[in-house]
Amino acid sequence: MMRCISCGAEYSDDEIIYTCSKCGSILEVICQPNVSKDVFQCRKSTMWKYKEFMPVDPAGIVSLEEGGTPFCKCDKLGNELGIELYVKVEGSNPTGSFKDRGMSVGITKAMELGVDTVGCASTGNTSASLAAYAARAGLKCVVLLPSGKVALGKLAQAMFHGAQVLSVRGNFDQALEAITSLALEGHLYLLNSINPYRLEGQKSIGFEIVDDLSWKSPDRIILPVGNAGNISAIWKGVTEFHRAGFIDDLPRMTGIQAEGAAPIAHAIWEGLNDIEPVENPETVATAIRIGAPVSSKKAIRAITESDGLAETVSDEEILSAQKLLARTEGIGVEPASAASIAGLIKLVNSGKIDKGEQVVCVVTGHVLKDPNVAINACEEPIEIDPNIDSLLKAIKGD
Ligand SMILES: Cc1ncc(COP(=O)(O)O)c(C=O)c1O
Ligand SMILES: N[C@@H](CCOP(=O)(O)O)C(=O)O
Repeated sequence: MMRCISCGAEYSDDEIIYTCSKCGSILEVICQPNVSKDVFQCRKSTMWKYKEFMPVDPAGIVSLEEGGTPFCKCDKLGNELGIELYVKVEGSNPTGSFKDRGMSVGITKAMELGVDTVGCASTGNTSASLAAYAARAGLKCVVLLPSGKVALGKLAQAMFHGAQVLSVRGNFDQALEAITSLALEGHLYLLNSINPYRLEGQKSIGFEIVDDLSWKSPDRIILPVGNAGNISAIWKGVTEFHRAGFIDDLPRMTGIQAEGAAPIAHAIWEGLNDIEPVENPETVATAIRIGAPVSSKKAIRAITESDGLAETVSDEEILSAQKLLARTEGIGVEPASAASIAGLIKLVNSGKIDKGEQVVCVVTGHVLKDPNVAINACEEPIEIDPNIDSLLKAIKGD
């Protein structure tokens, strides 16, 4: 069953509906099975380990074995900041971002509903993931991308997996509005995160974090926020496990936005229940270049209910955190993902995060998603002749 998060109106699982037909607000899937956590033992480490909590028939799942991503303790960075730091590496998913978790459930639901075409608007990762999962399921896929603002790796993936890629003269928010109208007319099944089934897959990040910590909640989970689905999904995941009695405490949800695209951070700072959209969002972290996040209400609720925080970071802080994580801990992430590390550093330095806290930063996408940013951040390779003199001269720097 789906339920409106504002007026509580209920909708059946076989309806194709994205927002409440009574009040226009967004929907969530209700899913609270009565199982013991012992059932998860000895299962393969993918997100389907928690299949009882997924609102689709496990017999028909469309999967590329998403989830079960690395959970790296980062002592060098953690000690420097005076905290216990773990990084959840979502770039290790099949197409290199957390979206795969959502798409596995979303495409499985599409198959259950019997649709033949799926679609999305995307800043890149959603399209890469949808294209791959649609290919696996044999569905037609249409993706709308903001022209000139999608990182090369993501564009290559969407095209290579065979989606119909349309380049929109406009930003992500405008592209999403356009494809939503098409979906509402029944031309395709929309698989952006306004579709509540997408978030059911992504909530497994929350499941894995507490499982990784031997059934304990960390003090805090920090992640980048764009369209705001992921922070809402992770909060849904940890609260479901809390309600099931699997964990005693809940984490403080902490969302980080880029300075030029930060409607949720501003709403939190001003104590509002919803956002004032940003007309022309801008940031080097193109994945979170979003001015009107569709899940803003859920995200604000997650941050306030959990006594969490919102913070903004500049493009300079994002790029410097991206390099720091790559060079101190060996974890390569795309710029948007580094916003969580940049935000962590800013919040520790301003005293808003206490020394000694146990913090999990979710890094959402792989460094190779945006090769141009990575290459531009480095010196060009030195060209040498293939002999030892030339080699020695180069490595000794004379
Ligand atoms: C790499 C990456 N990080 C973070 C985000 C933000 O996630 P959300 O839109 O769920 O807030 C996105 C996409 O939105 C993304 O592609
Ligand atoms: N960063 C996202 C933006 C769309 O988010 P979604 O979660 O609503 O699909 C992307 O990769 O396109």
